[in-house]
Amino acid sequence: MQLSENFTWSLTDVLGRGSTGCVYHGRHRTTGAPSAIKVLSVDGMRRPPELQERESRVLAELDHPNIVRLLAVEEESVTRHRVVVMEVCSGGSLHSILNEPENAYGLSEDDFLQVLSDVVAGMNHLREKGIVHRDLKPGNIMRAFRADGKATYKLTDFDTARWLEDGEQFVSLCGTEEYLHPDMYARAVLRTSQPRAYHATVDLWSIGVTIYHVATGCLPFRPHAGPRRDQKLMHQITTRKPKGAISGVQEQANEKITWSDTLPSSCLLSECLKSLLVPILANVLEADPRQCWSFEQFFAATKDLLQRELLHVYSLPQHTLHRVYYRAHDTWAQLQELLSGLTGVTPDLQLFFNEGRPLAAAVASAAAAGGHLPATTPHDPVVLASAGTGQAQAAALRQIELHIPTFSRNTDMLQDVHTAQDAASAAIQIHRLSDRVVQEQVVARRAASWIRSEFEDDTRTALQRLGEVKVRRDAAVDLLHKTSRLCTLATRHEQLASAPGCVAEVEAAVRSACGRLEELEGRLMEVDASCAPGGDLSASWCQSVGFQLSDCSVERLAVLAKLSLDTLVQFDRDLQQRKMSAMDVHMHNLEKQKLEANLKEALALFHDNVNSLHSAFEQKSLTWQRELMERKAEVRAIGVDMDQLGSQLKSAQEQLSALQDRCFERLEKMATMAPPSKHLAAYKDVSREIKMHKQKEGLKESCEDMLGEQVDLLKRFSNITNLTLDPELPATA
Ligand SMILES: Nc1ncnc2c1ncn2[C@@H]1O[C@H](COP(=O)(O)OP(=O)(O)OP(=O)(O)O)[C@@H](O)[C@H]1O
Repeated sequence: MQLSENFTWSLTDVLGRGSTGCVYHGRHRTTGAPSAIKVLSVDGMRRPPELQERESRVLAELDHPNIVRLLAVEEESVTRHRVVVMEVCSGGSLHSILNEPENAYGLSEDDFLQVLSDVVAGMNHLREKGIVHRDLKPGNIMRAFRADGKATYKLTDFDTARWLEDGEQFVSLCGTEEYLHPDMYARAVLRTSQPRAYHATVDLWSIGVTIYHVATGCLPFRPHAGPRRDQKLMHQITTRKPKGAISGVQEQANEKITWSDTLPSSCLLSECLKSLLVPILANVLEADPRQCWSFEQFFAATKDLLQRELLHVYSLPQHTLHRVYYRAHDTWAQLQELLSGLTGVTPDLQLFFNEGRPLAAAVASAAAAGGHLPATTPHDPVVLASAGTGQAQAAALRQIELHIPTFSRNTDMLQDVHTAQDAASAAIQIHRLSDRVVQEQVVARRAASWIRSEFEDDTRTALQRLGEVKVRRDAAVDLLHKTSRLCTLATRHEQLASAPGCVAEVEAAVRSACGRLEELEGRLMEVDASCAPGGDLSASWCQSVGFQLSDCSVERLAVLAKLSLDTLVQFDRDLQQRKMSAMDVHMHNLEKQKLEANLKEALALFHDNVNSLHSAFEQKSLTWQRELMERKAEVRAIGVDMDQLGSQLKSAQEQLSALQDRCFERLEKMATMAPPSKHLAAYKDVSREIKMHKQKEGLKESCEDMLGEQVDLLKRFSNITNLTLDPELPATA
């Protein structure tokens, strides 16, 4: 047991080793509180005292949740060597986290954002204190756990940190070569002769490489032989990088470098986050200090990214779940543009659904302005459908970019550990992708039922409208019939010179409207039938196509991933063993064959089952969506036609009413003329009926004003205008 004034630690309880010392897990002697005790190695102690003390001097200046806290600087009781006591970060370094097989393709989006946010906050604090770290890398970012169990990342290892005034430069060389700014790399690694001064922004290069590494699980600049084996090429890659490129990889020995200005498809980050991250990376991975962003620009861009609101949106045409990061003050139109870029569905065609109901644009826009769109999760996203009826977009088949290891027949323990690591990473990634595909299909099924029920609502509304127009049609036909009788009656009076008007024209219009309405009704009934169970547009296919509950491929993939991890653990153990018996080696080789077989099975399951089932689902879904949207457009068009017919019929009714009025005027005139005594009683009747009709018309008009287009009332009303005139009334006086 080692002791200092207040702390105690065991030399066997190592948290980590570095080039200058070893860090042990310690405890406070009276409270028992855990701590990390950094004890300098012999090499560390050979450094000038000023350098040895630098870390604790820098740490003493800093006080931030994302920077490892200095607890004390004490002396070891026997050797009197200085020890630096810090808060302990029990979650290991980011370097060790990235080495875990599940993180071989980078961290998950939530973890990545946590790292980014914490590292940026820590760097910001350093900047405020005028400190440049000079050795930023995943190995110097530690994970601690808060009381609520959440991870916090903290910057550590301030051995090489120093104070730097704004604009000041330094000449000393420090840092870790893969993360080193190209200028420092040239001098520190390639030992180029001309001395140079460096600006504090070299930290930005290192943080750019670190962010890329955390996002993808690999370094951005990679000669085929590896960064440490081909240092000349490594330097060429970083200095010859085209503007905007964020990675340069030599895929094959002696071959050209493949530049990329995007993050690889294998990385676990969403497309939206990638699109926000790429410009940041492109601007900090810039060797020329005149082109590189300043700290302020970096902090502004990362702040903008980290402060965004998150909306989970499931794009049904793409069968993809998107994480959409929007600014709280973005307008709905801006959000729609953002979604258009991500999904290819232009704003005019975007249809949104939330919790089974259409997300009315007005509600959405009001909510977006206030920054409070509905709360969403990956399991409960807002659904985006496309109203487009054109050729559906190509199915977004899962691209699977994996590093599949080659299994050698030789027994090389170290090589086998690497192979097992790659195999386990690939198996985990296959399972993760498959699981995501299955989860997304669950959302797709739900989304399909939502858009179908909205379509049913549209159809129901159209049927209701049809009913209303039919009532109007019946009223118009009835009115036509009566008006035509009335006209016949009124024109029989020879003493009256002119006819009251021509009913034939209106009759033609009413008849044509009736024909058209019949046709629309037929079409609407056809659409309605297609929604019924068994119809073209029923969503029953959703349950029969794609994954079924009984399908256990994903569960099997989880088992295969777990078995691959077990093999890796076993191979790690084998590697630790100094000497293995022939039987041990035999078992090791059997395990390797099993690992190879497991990976083969996982790949076959993914391609032949998961992907093919999902492709079938996507294809069917795309065709169904297109048909549904075509029918939806048809229902909309029928609705417009019905509105037109409604107005046509209304205007016919008005014309007929006017005609009736004129007829009655004539009849009234006729009634005031001296009638022959034998028909006097009949004339009186006509006269009375005319009065009654006029009263009824007046009443009808005021009710129409009051009730507007209430067609059913109109119909009732038209019934009471049933004027009973004697058709046999004499034509002459
Ligand atoms: N506060 C801490 N809590 C837990 N582990 C720690 C802590 N600080 C350091 N470590 C572990 O100890 C290792 C070495 O620490 P540190 O990086 O400070 O040493 P170093 O000699 O300066 O390393 P380098 O070679 O990177 O310069 C770290 O990689 C980490 O795994």
